[in-house]
Amino acid sequence: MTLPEAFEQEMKQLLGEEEYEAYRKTFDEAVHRGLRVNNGKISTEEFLRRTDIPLKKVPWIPNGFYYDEESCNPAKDADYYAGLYYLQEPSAMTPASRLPIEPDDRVLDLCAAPGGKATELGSRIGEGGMLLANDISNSRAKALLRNLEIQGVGRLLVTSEDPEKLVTLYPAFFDKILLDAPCSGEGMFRKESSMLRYYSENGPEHYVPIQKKLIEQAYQMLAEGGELLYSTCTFSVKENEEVIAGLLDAHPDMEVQEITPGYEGFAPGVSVNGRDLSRCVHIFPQRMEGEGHFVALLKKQGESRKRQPSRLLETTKKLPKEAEEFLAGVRMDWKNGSFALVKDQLYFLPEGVCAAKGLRYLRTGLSLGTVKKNRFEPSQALAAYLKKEEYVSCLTIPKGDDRVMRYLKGETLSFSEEECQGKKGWVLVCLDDFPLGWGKINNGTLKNKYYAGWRMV
Ligand SMILES: C[S@@+](CC[C@H](N)C(=O)[O-])C[C@H]1O[C@@H](n2cnc3c(N)ncnc32)[C@H](O)[C@@H]1O
Repeated sequence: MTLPEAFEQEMKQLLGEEEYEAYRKTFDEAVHRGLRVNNGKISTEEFLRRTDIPLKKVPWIPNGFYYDEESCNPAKDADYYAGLYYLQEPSAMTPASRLPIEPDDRVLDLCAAPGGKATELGSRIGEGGMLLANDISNSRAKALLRNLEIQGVGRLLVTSEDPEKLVTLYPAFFDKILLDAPCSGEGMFRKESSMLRYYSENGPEHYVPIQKKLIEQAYQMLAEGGELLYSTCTFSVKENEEVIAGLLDAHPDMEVQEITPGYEGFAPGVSVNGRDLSRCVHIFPQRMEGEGHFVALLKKQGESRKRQPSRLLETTKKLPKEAEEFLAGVRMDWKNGSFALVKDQLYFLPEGVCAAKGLRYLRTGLSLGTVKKNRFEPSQALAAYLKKEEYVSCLTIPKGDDRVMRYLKGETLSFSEEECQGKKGWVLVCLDDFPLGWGKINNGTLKNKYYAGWRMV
């Protein structure tokens, strides 16, 4: 593979001739495919006990594993549909894993689509916290939403906004921000050679002004005492250390933090204009088994204090009567939050999820379902969010039973009397202990309500 000359020159300068040769040799090796266990739904240990996918540990990511794409296809495994894991290139697991999250943190993922990092952040949002996942591209934000909902993230807002708008509504608001910036993608060259074509059109020079603007916007939204993690999947010093140095020059109240826990393969960032940036981390494929990333963690000085957006979305404590009966069967504390009805879509905003008024939302909280004339249809997102014991009526299909795949394909299924135990009406269909979606059971026949847009093809 021929690499762009300017890129080669910059890499030789960054690595030295000898290490550059080692980097170049990695193009003859297989790319690294990764799977990250969703600890929001299952512990890593329990997942390892139930899966038959051959896995090897990613040494610097507690819930990260390599798989061999020649011997298995994890995207076709029912556990994937149950949201038990996310498929992600191993070095891309690093940013979210190194952003520390406290139980009531308000977390922003500013450039979040398709959600590789947001899904991990979402799995760690505690009671009292919230995740706002944004992407400027509406089509990409839809993929982001789907991934977050499959993984069962509920304390959630999803927007598709220009960050400028978010800055006006959420100044100094977030305790933690992930800025996984758009970049020239040099770390993707091994994995996707098509990146080389984009690179020749839009190299580092194209991205630097965008990154500088985004990091300034992220700074404006970061609360005092808050932490900002900047990452890219590129090696360029211009797009990485120089962006960080620019932020530090403009804002003396920001300081670079150590990335913890460290890892022997992490390469320290280089100095820029005499500024030591060795706490930043480069991931290079010749040093560790990952495609390539850059990570910098920054902290804003000052005492943390919680602010409210000046205008909040209107919500109500009162449920539409059509939804009352169904939601009475859901074991959730509905008093600890409020409801938003957007057209016919009903959402639950748990206490602590602050939805500012005036944004282009794809989700305002946990989607509960559709309020129809005299009836209520629960959402797929609610099924994915719930734990099995949180709904009164469940039908369990064990892993390996052919009805699992048939359910995921949208087929009508039959269940024995013993399996049904007199159940009638709405049931939460579970793969062992893990909800997959809804169905309506009557006389042993399950009308499949698995969301058509998520079906297995
Ligand atoms: C590197 S990708 C993000 C990948 C994502 N964090 C993940 O882990 O799946 C960068 C994203 O930034 C978005 N983007 C580009 N310019 C943006 C802007 N000005 N504001 C917000 N998002 C932007 C792109 O649409 C793209 O989805």
